[in-house]
Amino acid sequence: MTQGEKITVENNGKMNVPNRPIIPFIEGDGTGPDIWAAARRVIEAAVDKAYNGEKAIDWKEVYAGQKAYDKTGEWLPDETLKTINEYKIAIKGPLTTPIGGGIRSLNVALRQELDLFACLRPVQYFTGVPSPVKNPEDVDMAIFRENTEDIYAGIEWQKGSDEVKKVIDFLQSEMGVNNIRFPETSGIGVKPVSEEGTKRLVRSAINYALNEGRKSVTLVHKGNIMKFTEGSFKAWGYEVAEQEYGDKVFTWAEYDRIVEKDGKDAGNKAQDEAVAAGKLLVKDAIADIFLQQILTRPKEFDVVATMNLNGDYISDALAAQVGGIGIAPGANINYDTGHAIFEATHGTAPKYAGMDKVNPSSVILSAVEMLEHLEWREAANLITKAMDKTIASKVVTYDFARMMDGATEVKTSEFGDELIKNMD
Ligand SMILES: NC(=O)C1=CN([C@@H]2O[C@H](COP(=O)(O)OP(=O)(O)OC[C@H]3O[C@@H](n4cnc5c(N)ncnc54)[C@H](OP(=O)(O)O)[C@@H]3O)[C@@H](O)[C@H]2O)C=CC1
Ligand SMILES: O=C(O)CCC(=O)C(=O)O
Ligand SMILES: [Mg+2]
Repeated sequence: MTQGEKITVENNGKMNVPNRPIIPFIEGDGTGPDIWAAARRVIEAAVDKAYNGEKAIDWKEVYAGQKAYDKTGEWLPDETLKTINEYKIAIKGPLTTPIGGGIRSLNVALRQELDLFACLRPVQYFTGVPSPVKNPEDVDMAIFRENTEDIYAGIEWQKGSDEVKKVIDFLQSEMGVNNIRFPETSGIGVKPVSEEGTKRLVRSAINYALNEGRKSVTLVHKGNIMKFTEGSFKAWGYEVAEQEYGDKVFTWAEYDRIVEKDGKDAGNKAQDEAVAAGKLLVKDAIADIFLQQILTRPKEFDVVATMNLNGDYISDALAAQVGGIGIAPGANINYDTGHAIFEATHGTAPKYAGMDKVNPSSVILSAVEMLEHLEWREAANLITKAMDKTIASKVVTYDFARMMDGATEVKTSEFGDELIKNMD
């Protein structure tokens, strides 16, 4: 077989994928090495089988997290960022972030440094997966989470620090702020949400919805309370929908204008006609009621576009509905440059590290997203079908086994073996 080669992206966005692309990977902390070892074997088997050995991935390990620190004294070496930037597509295991102090999230840093502005987390039900809800098959959503701003920008100052005193003094003396309840003992965080950041995220969500034949995009926000961040997210979301997609979409902003002018019946009629004509419905929901309605009326939601923190909460909540965080894939994508890092939604699950125990499905399904992104659909389909077959045979890891009658519990590595056996 030939030497590995770089994936390239042309100016028009077209991706050129050689038969042996070099793909950097980060093994990850905690359970990362366990799930990555299984995932790597499954991906290699699927690619080999799908293309009779004519295609293969040339893996290139790059370091981040504890392994990077042990080798280089840095948590996220420049070399890692440079390599992913150069090779365009990467896949990673989870990385640990300490709570309340210590280094800031390396996962977030990778997204910000490489400007991977959209975190796409599809949430789908696999038949047979144990779920806490009655009709898990009603959940079929794709979350687009803004990945570079919001409270995750990490602009915050600790209680008692000189910096926080300066910020509080500035807010009180120059900005007329008089409602910091306990100024002497407050930490302060800043939440930047921009028009550019919102519009590129919502644009990606609408493009995805139109390409995939989805019915709606819901903008999820807490704009009643945070008016100029989350409220503006909603306004900019509707703006980009109406200004750039014209009559391909019908928005609730349009609905509101019709209702104001001609009454509710006219608004409902316009929406019904738009939906019947196959237009994409762009609507919105306030985050708290949204979290209730995805449980009570999941069929009403399809593509979801939201800010960083909301997207984090919504990802784990929706994952629970289709069987849990063990089967929740994701991708961090810059749709303008083609750069992407694929990773599971879950974290390092440290209590299970090194036990060959946890479910590798999230990272394996993230790899399915990666293979689809490369347009290696045959290999992606082999994995998805093997996943269906393996779950149907009730051979599963501990997380599913504890909720499933008659299951055979297997280790992480054995679940990988089973997937490979079931590829046909
Ligand atoms: N993108 C990333 O790299 C992410 C990193 N993190 C980081 O991970 C660390 C741990 O975070 P934590 O909040 O405990 O969240 P985790 O997602 O790591 O784990 C929480 C629980 O989820 C379940 N779980 C997680 N992964 C799996 C899996 N592969 N298979 C089956 N069950 C799984 C386990 O549940 P149970 O105990 O019920 O068996 C586990 O105890 C933190 O440092 C956090 O910052 C967190 C999220 C994302
Ligand atoms: O970076 C982290 O440690 C947590 C990130 C996270 O929870 C997520 O991206 O879903
Ligand atoms: Mg999370």
